[in-house]
Amino acid sequence: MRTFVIASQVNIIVGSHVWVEDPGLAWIDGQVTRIDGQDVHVQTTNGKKVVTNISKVFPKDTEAPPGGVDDMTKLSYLHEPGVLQNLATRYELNEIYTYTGNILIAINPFQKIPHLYDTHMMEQYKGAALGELSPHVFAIADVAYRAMVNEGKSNSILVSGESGAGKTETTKMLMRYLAHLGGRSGVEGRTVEQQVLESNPVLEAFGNAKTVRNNNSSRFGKFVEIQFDKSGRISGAAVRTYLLERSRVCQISDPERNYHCFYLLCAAPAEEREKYKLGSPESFHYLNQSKCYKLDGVSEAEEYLATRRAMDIVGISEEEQDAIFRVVAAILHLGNIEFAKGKEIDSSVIKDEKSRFHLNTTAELLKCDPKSLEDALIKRVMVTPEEVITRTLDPEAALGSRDALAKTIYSRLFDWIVDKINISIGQDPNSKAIIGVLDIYGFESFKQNSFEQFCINFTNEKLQQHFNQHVFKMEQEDYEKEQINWSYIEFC
Ligand SMILES: Nc1ncnc2c1ncn2[C@@H]1O[C@H](COP(=O)(O)OP(=O)(O)OP(=O)(O)O)[C@@H](O)[C@H]1O
Repeated sequence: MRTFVIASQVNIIVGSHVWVEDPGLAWIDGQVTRIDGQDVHVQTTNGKKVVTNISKVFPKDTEAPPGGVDDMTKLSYLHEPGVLQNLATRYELNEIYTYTGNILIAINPFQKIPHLYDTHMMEQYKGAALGELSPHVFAIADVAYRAMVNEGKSNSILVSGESGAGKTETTKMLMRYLAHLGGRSGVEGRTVEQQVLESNPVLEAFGNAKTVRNNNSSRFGKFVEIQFDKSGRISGAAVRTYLLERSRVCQISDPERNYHCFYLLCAAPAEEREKYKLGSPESFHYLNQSKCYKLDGVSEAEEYLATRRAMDIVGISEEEQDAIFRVVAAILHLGNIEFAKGKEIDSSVIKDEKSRFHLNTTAELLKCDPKSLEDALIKRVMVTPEEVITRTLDPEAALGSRDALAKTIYSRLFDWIVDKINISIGQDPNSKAIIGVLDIYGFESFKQNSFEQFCINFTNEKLQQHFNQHVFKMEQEDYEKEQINWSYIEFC
């Protein structure tokens, strides 16, 4: 049975323990000292006197357990300060997970808690009913897995939260647990689950970047579909990705970075850097728009080798890896091509010898004709039903087509890598059921937001709607069907 507890109307009187809003701390507790009509006077525990409207004063549960409750539905008052207080209390005790019914709330610990995710822990959660043990991401994966095995039902786990909240880390833990449950022992070669887990470092190298909030922010959405056979063993998997942030390839602002792969390649062993004619990241326009080149505690040179190893594991051949990095290097060189005004009006030429070098290198790496590449950058071809018109571009427009080309090449490279991973992991056309894990980029709002940011935020809002639909609206429909007396909540 599902229960819902709502903040019941409680009389606020002189002496009541309450929560009031605080500009610095969000909420602060205190005691009511006086009530003048709608105005409530509160003496806060941090020594302030606050006068506020009665509608902004919330009762505090003075009998709440000191360590908080592991399921928010056990709270006496389910209002914002009550929920936050409970999460904060638990967080102080390193309890980063809390349930709200069958939803799991995870608070980012920003530190490694290895014992929380070891094999011993996985074994404990195996087959345990939800709520029997402490809240944990493994428990959620276990429920999904049991439902699939017992009822043959496919399930999806939705991981949402704002940027830096810990979605990607949570997704990895979910997958690791599912691999633990459905993995095969004694299978020769690389198993599906190993390949799915190993595809993470590859996807992260090409689809993650440092942002203001997160040193390893996913700049794409991801839906991992793990397929199972009739005995509950993993039989295949597919990774579907959505809307890679393309603008980052050409434009970054301090203290953010471009996609990790560019910096990794600039730290590759000397002979590889020579092969791709690469220098330090500072020498490339697509990287030097921000002064941030390094990440704390990360060795780019080691990460480069780790990415190569991960590529081996997911089945990307040596030759293909070379092709991938040739394209990455080509994009860096492409970004260094500059244009000057040409003789004719609204036309441009390659600016100088340096730009000519980068043009030739780009062409060499992409294995295309340098003259064709040059034409593609400084001219625009328009095809009309009657004729084909070629028009020259001024330097500004040429820069625009250079950047557009870089973005297109990069996003196609990313899609190609994802396809490659999927082919290599292999899908099971006869799979009995799947468990999907959705990890999308989090909500973010800057002073200036691009169209891509709009799409990201729109996706988050749509998911929030989906969540509301399932958690509240459908619940209310049940209440109505069962004719339970219930005050309706309106959603916009
Ligand atoms: N359970 C956890 N244990 C330890 N560290 C964590 C955990 N969850 C998150 N972190 C830390 O927080 C950082 C950000 O988390 P993560 O990349 O998962 O965020 P995200 O919600 O996916 O963000 P974005 O939407 O920007 O991709 C991680 O790099 C890691 O250092």
